[in-house]
Amino acid sequence: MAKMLVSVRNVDEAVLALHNGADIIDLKEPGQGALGAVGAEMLAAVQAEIAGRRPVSAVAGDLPMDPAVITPAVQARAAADFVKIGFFPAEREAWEAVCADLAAKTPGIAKVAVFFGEDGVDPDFMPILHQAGFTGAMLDTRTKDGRRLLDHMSLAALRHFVDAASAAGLQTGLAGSLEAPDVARLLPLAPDYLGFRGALTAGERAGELAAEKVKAMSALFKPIMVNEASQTDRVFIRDFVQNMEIGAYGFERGRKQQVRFTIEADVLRVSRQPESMGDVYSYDVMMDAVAQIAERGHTDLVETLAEELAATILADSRVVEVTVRVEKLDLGPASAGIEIRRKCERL
Ligand SMILES: O=C[C@H](O)COP(=O)(O)O
Repeated sequence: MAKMLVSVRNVDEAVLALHNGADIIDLKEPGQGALGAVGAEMLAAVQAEIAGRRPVSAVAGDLPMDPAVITPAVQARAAADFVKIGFFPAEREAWEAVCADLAAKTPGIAKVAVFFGEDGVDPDFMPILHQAGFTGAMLDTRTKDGRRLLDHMSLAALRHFVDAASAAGLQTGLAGSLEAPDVARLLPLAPDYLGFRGALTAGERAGELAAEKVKAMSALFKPIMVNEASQTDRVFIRDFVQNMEIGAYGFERGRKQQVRFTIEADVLRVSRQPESMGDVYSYDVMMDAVAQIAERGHTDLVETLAEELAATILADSRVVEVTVRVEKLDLGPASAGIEIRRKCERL
């Protein structure tokens, strides 16, 4: 189960985060950029107060990719359970020099590399991080201009990052102006944690952390309790048209054609007074499933797409039955396709 990382700027916020569901306390100064650092004294004070009840991370700062700058900043934060180091735009050689220096001079400090959605991330760099002694890699945003991580990178690209980092033996995290509806979309990628700041404050990202917002976000990470005898509601997306590579004929290869998707899911009702994202099944998850299938490349059969989509939707324990219709629109005088209905096997 993914954990919730909450960025805090001082002892009071650390305590608030602890008592309202944070799994990881992440120390930074949000008024000083994406990875604005706080001093070693504040880190010591937060560690003393949290007293091992949660891991405490600290950021090294918004720093140039220079080992002579980054290594001392990491060493100064050795009291953290892990130190987050931003990999800001630079030549690959500079990144590798930072890794080599940290490997040589900070062997006892757990380190997490932070990449940024604005720049994308090279999954081939993950094994290099692991060799250099990093324990984790995460994606965040660096501009904090209101755009969310998913505005910069597709779910398929995020999945690729999570899979590559996990395969390299790294813990994975995703962050970047995430909001409550993002949680249901990102949890299926199986990151080790999701990180938040802006969505948990009363106003601006640099404003004060709000207890009720931390608590509400943390509720989205808990398994949803539904009574299997409860009634179902129908959640749907209709007529979602995607350009994609599809078809078993030779002439259908190497080109895209329009495919129309309709998905209707019967979902066990969590509440008759839905108030938060935790009370609902998100139709975003359906649209994401279609978009990811379209992005991965050629598929011969609409039947394959329909079965895969049905299985993806039924993977959520609240879904008891799903109907998936897949139609090719560019074949000629008619649309052609398939509609399947699948039930959850545990019922
Ligand atoms: O490490 C996580 C970040 O502090 C997330 O901040 P944000 O949600 O404001 O982008």
